[in-house]
Amino acid sequence: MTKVEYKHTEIAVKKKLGQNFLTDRNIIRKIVRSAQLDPDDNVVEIGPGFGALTREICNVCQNVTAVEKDPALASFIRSEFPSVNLVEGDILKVDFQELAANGQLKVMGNIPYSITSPILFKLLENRRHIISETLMMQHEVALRLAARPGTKEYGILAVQLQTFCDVRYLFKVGKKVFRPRPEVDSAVVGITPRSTALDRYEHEFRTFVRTAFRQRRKTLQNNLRENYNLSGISSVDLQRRAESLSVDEFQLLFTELHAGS
Ligand SMILES: C[S@@+](CC[C@H](N)C(=O)[O-])C[C@H]1O[C@@H](n2cnc3c(N)ncnc32)[C@H](O)[C@@H]1O
Repeated sequence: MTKVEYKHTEIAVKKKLGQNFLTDRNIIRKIVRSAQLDPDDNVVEIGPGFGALTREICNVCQNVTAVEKDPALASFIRSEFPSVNLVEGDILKVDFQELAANGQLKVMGNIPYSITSPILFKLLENRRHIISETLMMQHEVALRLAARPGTKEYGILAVQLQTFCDVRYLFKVGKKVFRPRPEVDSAVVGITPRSTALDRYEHEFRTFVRTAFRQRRKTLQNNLRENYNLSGISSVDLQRRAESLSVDEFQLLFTELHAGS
């Protein structure tokens, strides 16, 4: 069992909570700088751990909420950062509307890698409460999020996220700056929600994208025909594969299918 000790608190590292703690002050500062925080911002940090990012965030902002699931770390944050509003619990169960009662949020975090997708979709569903997200995640997932059409990384995650948000791959972070060291590299991603004509159809659109990619090597026609009426579709050539369509083309095709249904 790996133990990590910091400022008279020792914890047994819980792998299933994705506990890899940042140790490099320059990287920590770079992450917080990239969130472009202003003193009046309402910041929510996911998984503060021993407060590596929290400390730098608190140097800029006063309104900071941190959500930590590990009781030992929650108690550490409570005593080390009394000004932080500490929510002890699961980020996936947090009520973002409540957190945003005093204004929209800037969300930050070196997030637990095993629940990256659930966190991204929770944030997507709550995007009306969010100004921006600055998240560190597994490098490979960051590439998939920001991927462009025709690349091997481009798929469901890229189309679903990029339709409702601007997604920017910011920089890579190597394994060496964590304790304990993770098995994979990481990267920081900037996500800015924006409003689109599809906002009301988010759920249907996400289902449509999953269906279009159901079998990657098959044409759109083959993947979609069971669930959608494809007669008369003209916005996109249905002999193409989903992986070749831009995010805009996905939106056009969805809108045409939706109008005809
Ligand atoms: C990768 S560590 C980052 C810790 C710290 N922010 C750092 O950069 O050193 C992830 C943190 O998220 C916490 N965590 C894991 N699952 C969580 C969940 N569902 N809700 C809230 N926090 C969680 C872990 O206990 C851990 O503190």
